Amino acid sequence: MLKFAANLSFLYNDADFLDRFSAASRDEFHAVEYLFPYPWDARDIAARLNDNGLEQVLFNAPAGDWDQGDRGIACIPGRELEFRAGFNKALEYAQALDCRRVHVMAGICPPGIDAAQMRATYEANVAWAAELAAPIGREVLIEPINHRDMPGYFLNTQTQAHDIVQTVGAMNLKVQMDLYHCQITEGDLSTAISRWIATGRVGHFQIASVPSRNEPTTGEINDNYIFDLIASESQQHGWEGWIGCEYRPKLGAEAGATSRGLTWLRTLRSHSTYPVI
Ligand SMILES: O=C(O)C(=O)[C@@H](O)CO
Ligand SMILES: [Mg+2]
Repeated sequence: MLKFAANLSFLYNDADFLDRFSAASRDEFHAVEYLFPYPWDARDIAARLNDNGLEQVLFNAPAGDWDQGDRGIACIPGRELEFRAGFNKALEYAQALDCRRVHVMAGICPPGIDAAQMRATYEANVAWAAELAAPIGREVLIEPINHRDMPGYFLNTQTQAHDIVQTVGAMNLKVQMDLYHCQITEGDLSTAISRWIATGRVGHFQIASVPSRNEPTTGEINDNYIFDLIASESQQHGWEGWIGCEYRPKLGAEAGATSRGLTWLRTLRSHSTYPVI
């Protein structure tokens, strides 16, 4: 079985954020994810989820000052208190939205700080976060991101992420495997999917075409082959997570662009030999 979630930071950009929930539901999505819920009251988001029969499956913890160039702060020495305050806020939203997964962004390497110090800071922060999240049934996710989109981002490869997950050793710390970033940085997607899903430490997938980050099946990846592979590997390893549709519709913010671009999903739903929601 494959379960797709609509990423409301990327999709339905022709609508206001709170109106994207009903748009996703009309396209028969059962779940949503997005980057940051914090500009909105959690009760208003919860109402939209509830009204539209949607599950919230993922969002990001506060990532520092985005406009000033922060892309997370978990690896940055000296910002631990800010990291903790942000993660506490994320957990409040996770509880209110009944969301199991919170993505913690690592951050951009600041000049003059050595890699070992950043790694130690990152591991200490995610270990602290995972310990806080465990008793309330939440998972902490970390995501390798490619350097073309985020130059200098601390976490780049699946191996690095899984190594950190192993070192920290918390059962609720997992990797968010974004196949768009993975293809750009590492390639060899099929081997990577089979290798990492078998570890039981992939918490979530995300997809987009490469190189343009548009709808699946519009770029260099053979997405239908990849979907079949994820379906068979998940069945074999008992993986039950979601696949986030984190792409920019090719038609941009023009009215109805997201829905019209969902041909790939409608075709998959009607033609696959396994259930797709
Ligand atoms: O950019 C991505 O890829 C993400 O998944 C975001 O959560 C991080 O910006
Ligand atoms: Mg992603």
